[in-house]
Amino acid sequence: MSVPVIHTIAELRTIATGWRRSGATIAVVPTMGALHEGHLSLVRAALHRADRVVVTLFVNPKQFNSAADLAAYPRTEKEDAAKLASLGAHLLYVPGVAEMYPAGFTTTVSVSRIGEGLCGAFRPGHFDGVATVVAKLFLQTGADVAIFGEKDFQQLQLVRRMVQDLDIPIAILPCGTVREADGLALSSRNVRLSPAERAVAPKLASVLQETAQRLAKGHPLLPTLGQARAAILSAGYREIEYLELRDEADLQPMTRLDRPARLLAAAWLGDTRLIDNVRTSPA
Ligand SMILES: Nc1ncnc2c1ncn2[C@@H]1O[C@H](COP(=O)(O)OP(=O)(O)OP(=O)(O)O)[C@@H](O)[C@H]1O
Ligand SMILES: CC(C)(CO)[C@@H](O)C(=O)[O-]
Ligand code: BAL
Repeated sequence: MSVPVIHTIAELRTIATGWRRSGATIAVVPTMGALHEGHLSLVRAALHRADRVVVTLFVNPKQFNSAADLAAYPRTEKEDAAKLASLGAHLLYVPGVAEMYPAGFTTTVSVSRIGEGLCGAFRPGHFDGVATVVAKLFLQTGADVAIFGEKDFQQLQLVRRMVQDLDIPIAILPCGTVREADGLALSSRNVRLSPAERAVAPKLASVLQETAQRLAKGHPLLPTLGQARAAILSAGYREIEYLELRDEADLQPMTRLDRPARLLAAAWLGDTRLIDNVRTSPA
């Protein structure tokens, strides 16, 4: 079995319209390719939730704030298509940059507040790029449901806000973070880690998990976050961009754990930037 691969909005519309006329529901799984088990878990959830599943593969230049990061982004379309075919996905949509952003394109979708701190503070323009392309993918596919991973938690909440604010008729289905056996969150960028860095990498997840448990037991926020930072750095991470406790729903900063929250972090291991987050709430 193979999965049909299409490159244009016109082809996508023709196929999606046919599905809709036959009464089928449609799910979309937006990705930037280099598919791993995390992505595949989203596709499986999509197959459970809808009759037809479109996976999109677009390495979106508007969300990269570093040219080097964009150039180094892994591209494995053939392998991606084979993985999707084996799962039974119905369509792989791979638009080119000129299809998504033709000459004269000037519109930006910008979600304030939720997109401003955390990754938004360290990757200027990133979430405008994400919101703009995700809005386009929703409108192009006309999907009933879209699946997003909790690994990119700020992105998930930003997309939910955008859909609500713009009255886009699509349900957003979150999926839990898929991890390696040692706890490292699967990410396309993990392939950039050297063997020595790969050995250190799971420390970010284990410290987040331990810190979430300590906060839930009532340990004070600031000293506990200070200890977590020290543990991540002493394990071998080079720099911590942020390590913060945020309200789970609106991602606003918290000074103590008095409601459901997320502990979120971004840190550099050598030249690779990793993100992760865990849920926590008062005991
Ligand atoms: N480990 C994971 N578990 C669950 N979902 C994931 C995981 N990794 C990525 N996803 C989800 O897959 C979708 C596409 O993400 P993307 O293509 O950026 O993959 P990625 O592995 O996060 O790559 P990156 O290196 O850019 O972080 C997003 O909804 C993202 O949250
Ligand atoms: C949602 C997304 C596909 C938009 O380009 C991207 O940010 C990603 O892969 O998480
Ligand atoms: N996983 C979010 C996409 C990005 O890092 O640009």
